[in-house]
Amino acid sequence: MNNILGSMRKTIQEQEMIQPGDRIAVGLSGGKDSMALLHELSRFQKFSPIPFELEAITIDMGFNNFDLDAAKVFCNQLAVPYRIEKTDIAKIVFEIREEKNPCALCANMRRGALSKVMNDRNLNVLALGHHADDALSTLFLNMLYAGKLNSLEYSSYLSRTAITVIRPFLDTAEADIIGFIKSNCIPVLKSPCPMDRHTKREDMSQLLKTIYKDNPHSRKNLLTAMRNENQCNLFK
Ligand SMILES: Nc1ncnc2c1ncn2[C@@H]1O[C@H](COP(=O)(O)OP(=O)(O)OP(=O)(O)O)[C@@H](O)[C@H]1O
Repeated sequence: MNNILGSMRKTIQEQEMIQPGDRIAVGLSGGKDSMALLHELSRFQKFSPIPFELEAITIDMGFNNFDLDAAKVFCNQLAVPYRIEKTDIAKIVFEIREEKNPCALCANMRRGALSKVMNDRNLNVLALGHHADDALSTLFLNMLYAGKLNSLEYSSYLSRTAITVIRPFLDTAEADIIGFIKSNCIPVLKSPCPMDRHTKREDMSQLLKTIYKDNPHSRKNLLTAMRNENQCNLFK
């Protein structure tokens, strides 16, 4: 198992993701990736040469039976200020709008809620838990369903809200995050969303696993291809 703190730190430094005095919010879904990210950013904060503030925010989508107690205890143990924002997003998406493809609207409304809280708390950077395997499944999603060669960015500035989104785990493997969560007994909340594990992104992740089974080198080659700008020759 690789050290996820090391890979995260390397990514933050190489991509110059953090500037002195940044006030960073981790978008904490309660899932394994954002729980691991909060844990590791809080460790990194203690020795980072660049000083930054750290908080966590969960957008409570309004699903029944979503218990955030374990996330509260977790943030408390890390001494990270934690804010839960209650919303009616689930009701709007599933009951009022009865969306056939709810994920896009849901993600959009969640982003709006996150930027409102960040604004209230004067936070300027949003850290998300996406990892290298999310980047690969997003690439396939975009190629197969949107006809474009596009994936997640290390960092992007959203001028409308003046928020910079960063993804410090983008060079980290999902398997390493899973190993880290298990060996450190970090709690993971069960997603209350009815779409959980029934998304196109999940289909892409299963498709990729089948490809990796046939060709064990293919995951590494795909990641190399994504970084290989010099040899990107597409119908030129
Ligand atoms: N309800 C939420 N509140 C705050 N941030 C969220 C929420 N849901 C997702 N995020 C952020 O967006 C990222 C990507 O969302 P996605 O739905 O793919 O994550 P997830 O699979 O639910 O959970 P995780 O990535 O934490 O394992 C998460 O890693 C997290 O940083």
